[in-house]
Parts: sequence; structure tokens; C-alpha cells
Amino acid sequence: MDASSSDSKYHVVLFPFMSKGHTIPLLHLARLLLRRPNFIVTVFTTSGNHSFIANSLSDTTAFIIDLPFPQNVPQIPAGVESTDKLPSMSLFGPFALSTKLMQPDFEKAIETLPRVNFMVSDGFLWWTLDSAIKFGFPRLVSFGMSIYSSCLCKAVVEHRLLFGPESDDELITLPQFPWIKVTRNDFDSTFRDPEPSGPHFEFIIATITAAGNSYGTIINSFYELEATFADYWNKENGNTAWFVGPLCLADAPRVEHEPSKKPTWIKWLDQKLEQGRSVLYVAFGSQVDISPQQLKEIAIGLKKSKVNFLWVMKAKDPEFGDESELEESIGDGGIIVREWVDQREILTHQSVNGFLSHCGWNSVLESICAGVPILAWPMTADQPLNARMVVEEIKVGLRVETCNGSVGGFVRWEGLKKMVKELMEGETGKVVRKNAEEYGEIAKKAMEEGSGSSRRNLDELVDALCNPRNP
Ligand SMILES: O=c1ccn([C@@H]2O[C@H](COP(=O)(O)OP(=O)(O)O[C@H]3O[C@H](CO)[C@@H](O)[C@H](O)[C@H]3O)[C@@H](O)[C@H]2O)c(=O)[nH]1
Repeated sequence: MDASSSDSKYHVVLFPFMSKGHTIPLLHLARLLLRRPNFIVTVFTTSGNHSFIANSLSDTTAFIIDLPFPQNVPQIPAGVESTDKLPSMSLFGPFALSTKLMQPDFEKAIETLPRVNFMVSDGFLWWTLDSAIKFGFPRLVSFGMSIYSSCLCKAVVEHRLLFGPESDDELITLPQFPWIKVTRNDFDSTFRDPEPSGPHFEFIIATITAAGNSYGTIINSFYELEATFADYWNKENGNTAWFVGPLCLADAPRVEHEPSKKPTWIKWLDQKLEQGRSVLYVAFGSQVDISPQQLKEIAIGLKKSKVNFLWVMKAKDPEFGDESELEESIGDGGIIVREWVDQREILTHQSVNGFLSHCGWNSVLESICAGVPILAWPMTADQPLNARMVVEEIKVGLRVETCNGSVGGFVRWEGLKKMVKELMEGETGKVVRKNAEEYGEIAKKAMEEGSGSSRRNLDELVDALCNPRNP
């Protein structure tokens, strides 16, 4: 980058964590920033993640800088630079901790860049705060979570609510939000350990401490979706949360494909639309591990429900014993796709009327923006809290029943079939669909340039950080 030609421009550095669910929203943010006059954006990543980012931003002027991913990290196979490529999510800890080894290269690169006005880096890249302080620019943190989840985590930690006599699935009332009940199983194991220690705990502490010492937090959400929690957070917490989403709406709606270039699954959805059939979209994000037994049970439940479904699997999901047999038995009712798809394009397809989802925060937002109700099947991380929000707080979805009633428990085909039918055809399904549609409209308004709450928040934030009085 030619630093001299950039002197009169505002320069923002974005550094997403190497996981699709964390990277995608920051790429949307890059677009929003680049629409402002005189803004340049530099995105930091690693060579293994370069093509995903470059493809996504190919129609923009964003600069991309690749840092070498740390080599010879114990337990992390060579060449794995993104969490979706990890053989198991149990390796998340060593993967995330190893990113600190990138700090010297990151700082060398920063030295060569035009002056940075501010940086937005992922919460998991806690060490980037030290670099920002060293170079004298503000760091904003992005966690990719709802503020509802953050408030609930804060509430249980502050009041040590997870160490009482209750069993892991017993409901515990939150004194700060008495209408909300959670269980221990809704939280990561670190929150449940009365005397936590070890590298994972140290990572969490480093992450939270750096976030607290940063300029503020970017929240991929909109104020109207979680106003009570937004107000609570901004009153109780030191650093401000800026609601600037849903960032997935930063992109203009997708241009129609030429018929010959349409992916097969979109053609299949077109066909279902012509036949007047509703489709359930089934996908569990970019990284959760699902056992072969559970995958088979899902296939049976979907088939027996007799709904039409489009099921997107990850490349690393285990193959069924006999894939062709499975596809045959599913027949015309459903299709399985094992490729990277444009999830938003699927959710906004007129035939899609329900989403069986693990409740990754991006999937929740994308579903709401498309007005599609969710059948929540949380598995790990923030997903159990997102599922509570979806089902109990904003009521845009129903929940699958696990056979032991526990988060992460096995889901039998009978229970899955029952809830799929309820979401797609039942009375409660109708109620949550209407709610999802209403929130979808509010989301669009929040992202309207000039007048929307999220766009105004972003304007205010950027003005504060790029104002000469506030360099
Ligand atoms: O074939 C695919 C698969 C995924 N996606 C996109 O990938 C993202 C996936 O994000 P999300 O739904 O949030 O799921 P995860 O990948 O599981 O996300 C991780 O990151 C989220 C944000 O912090 C957390 O909420 C989740 O719990 C965590 O697992 C979404 O934008 C999807 O649209 C595609 O476009 N095509």
C-alpha cells in the first residue's frame, strides 16, 4: 500500500479470528466502512484464509495482508489455519492460544502501513490490544455474540449462580432478569468450574480483560432486538457496546443467477416453489462436530416428517455408511449438499419456511432477517443461550427435545419429526413465523442508511474515532 497517497484518508484495520462465523461479520463491516468517502480498510488474515476473504471482498478496494500462521503448534495439524478445518473442536484451545505467536509479524506489518485510525479485532485475538496500545490507536473488540448472551454470562459469574446445589439441568433464576431461567448446561465448562485454572481459563481471562480495556465492543445485532439487555450492558459495563447489525444486511441482495449458473440446490428450491411446497433448511454452521449416529437419526427424522428439506453438511461431517442409499431413501423429499453454500441466498428463497439450526449467532440473525422461524438445536458455545433467546425471549423459534432433556443430548428421530412438523405446519409454528417476519422488518429498518438505528450507531462511532479532535 502506498502510504503517501493515503495520508488524507481514514484507515481502519480489521483482524477477524480464523473461524468462518467470526470472519464473515467483519467482512460485512469492511463493506460498510468502504462505502464512506476517504476510507481505506486493511484486513489481516493468514495465507490459508486468504482466498475466502479475497473472494468475499473481490468487488471492494479492501487490502488484505497475510501473516504466517504459527508452525509446529502441538496438536494442530500442519496446514490447519481455520477452526472449521480442525479435526475436532476439542483443539480450539491450543488453536486460539497459538495466535499470539503472530504478534511480532502483525506489528512488523503495522509499521509499514499508513496511520491507523482504529482497529476492530476479534475478542479471541486478545493480544492485538497490546499492539494497538503500542502503536497508539484504539481497538474495538468483536465477539460475534448477542448482548443477551453476554448479559447472561455476566449475571451468572457475578452472582456465582452456577455453583449452587442444583443439578446441571435444573432451572436457575437470574436475579437481574427474573423472567429468565437458565441451567448450568447452558454455559461453557469454564463457567461451571468453581476453581477454574489451566490454559483455557487463562485464555478466557485474557480475552475478557483485553475486551474490558478496549475502546468499546462492536455488536452484530440491532438495538430493537435486545433493547433491555443493550441498556443493561451499557449501564453496567465499563466499555460501550455499539449495535451495528445485522451486518449480513450490509450486502445488497444477491443478483439473480443466470439459469445455467444456478447452483443445483437453488434450482431444486425453485422447483419446490413452483410446486407450492415449503422447504425446511437444515444446517449446523461451519464447525460443530456431529456424531455419525446423530446424523443418521436426523436423516430418519427428516424423512419421516415428510417435509421437503435442504440439508447442508460440512465437508468434515462423517459420510453415511452408504450415502447413495440414504439419498435414495430420502427420495424427492429432500436433498443433501456437501459444499459451501450461500446460506443467505437459501434463507431468502421464497420456498424456505423453516430453519433447523444449531443457533450460531450468524445463523440466528440471517434467519430473522429472512423472516424464517428457527427450530433450535443448540450444541455448544453461545448456542444454548442463543436458543433460549430465540425460543423464550423473542419467540422466533421452537426447540428440539433431546432424549435426556440436556443440552447436547441425543435427539431421537421421533422427537425431531414431531418438532419439524410443528414448526412447518403447527399452530405454534405459525406464531413464531409471524414473529420472525416482524423482527425481519425491524432488522431491515435498523440497517437503513441515515435513519436506521444501527447505521446511526456506526456513524457516531466512526465519527468519534476519526474526528481530528479525537485522533
Ligand atoms: O455452507 C455454508 C456454511 C456456513 N455459512 C455461513 O457461515 C456462518 C456460520 O456462522 P454461525 O451460524 O454463527 O455458526 P458457526 O460457524 O458455528 O459460528 C461460531 O461463531 C458464532 C459467532 O460467534 C457463534 O455464535 C457460534 O456458536 C460458533 O460456533 C453463517 O454466516 C453462514 O451463513 C455459509 O454461508 N455457507
